Amino acid sequence: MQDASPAHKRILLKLSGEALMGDDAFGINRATIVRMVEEVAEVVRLGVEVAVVIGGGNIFRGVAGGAVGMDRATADYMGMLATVMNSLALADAMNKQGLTARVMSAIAIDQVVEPYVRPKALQYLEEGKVVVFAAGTGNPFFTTDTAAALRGAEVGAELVLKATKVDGVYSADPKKDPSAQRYSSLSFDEAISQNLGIMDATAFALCRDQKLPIKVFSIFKAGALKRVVLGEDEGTLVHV
Ligand SMILES: Nc1ncnc2c1ncn2[C@@H]1O[C@H](COP(=O)(O)OP(=O)(O)OP(=O)(O)O)[C@@H](O)[C@H]1O
Ligand SMILES: O=c1ccn([C@@H]2O[C@H](COP(=O)(O)O)[C@@H](O)[C@H]2O)c(=O)[nH]1
Repeated sequence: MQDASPAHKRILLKLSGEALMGDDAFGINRATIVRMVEEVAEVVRLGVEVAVVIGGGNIFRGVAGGAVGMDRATADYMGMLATVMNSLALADAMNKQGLTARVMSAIAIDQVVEPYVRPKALQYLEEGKVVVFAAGTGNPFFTTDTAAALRGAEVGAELVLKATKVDGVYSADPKKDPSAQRYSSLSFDEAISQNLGIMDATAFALCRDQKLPIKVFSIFKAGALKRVVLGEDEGTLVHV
């Protein structure tokens, strides 16, 4: 039997930083990052061009407890640096697994990673390299979900895949409201007007304006990423 073919040529994968902790209380769990990379490698082998944005919630968030009393912009820069650490760990794990990964940072740390230059990122993607976009948008007061929407639009991704701790978008946060119902699909306007906290409104609005659909699915479900890439019924589609 012939292998199924991917439904998308180029994707932007947003990986949850918080999920990187696995069962640990903080930081990067080795087995978890290796498993995530195995899933990514499967879709790269299908011939899909993969750009990645990873969050920083396993280390630091500008709006979290550790930042109480701090200047917000300073705390946000710390959060962006946390995403650089995750990006380096992710690219390292990818390279060990036989992929070729490049990290590009939205803030200048030239001794550590190369800066984000759009034409270079496009070249890497065309060459089949995985590009990991670090440091979010490079601006405080934003999130890596917005960075995923932004970079996804910039590199011409056909879909933003939000791989997170829940298996889709619910009518309310399923971790707080057990009666919440999962949507198989919903529009950007519905997600924004109902203030659904799975992603911030800036990310939803940018994707809506650029007509860039989002799939939300569980990072913990084995094979879910490949199923999404193959266009199978998995997670929640947010569309125009
Ligand atoms: N309507 C909703 N549907 C689904 N999940 C929701 C909803 N509202 C809030 N959530 C919560 O949003 C969380 C995912 O978003 P969040 O941005 O916190 O995580 P992430 O993107 O996975 O992590 P990170 O910021 O570290 O990358 C889920 O774990 C879920 O508890
Ligand atoms: O464009 C951005 C992206 C991120 N930040 C800061 O980083 C942390 C971690 O990102 P998450 O999306 O929450 O995982 C975030 O809380 C912000 O403090 C940013 O300032 N700008």
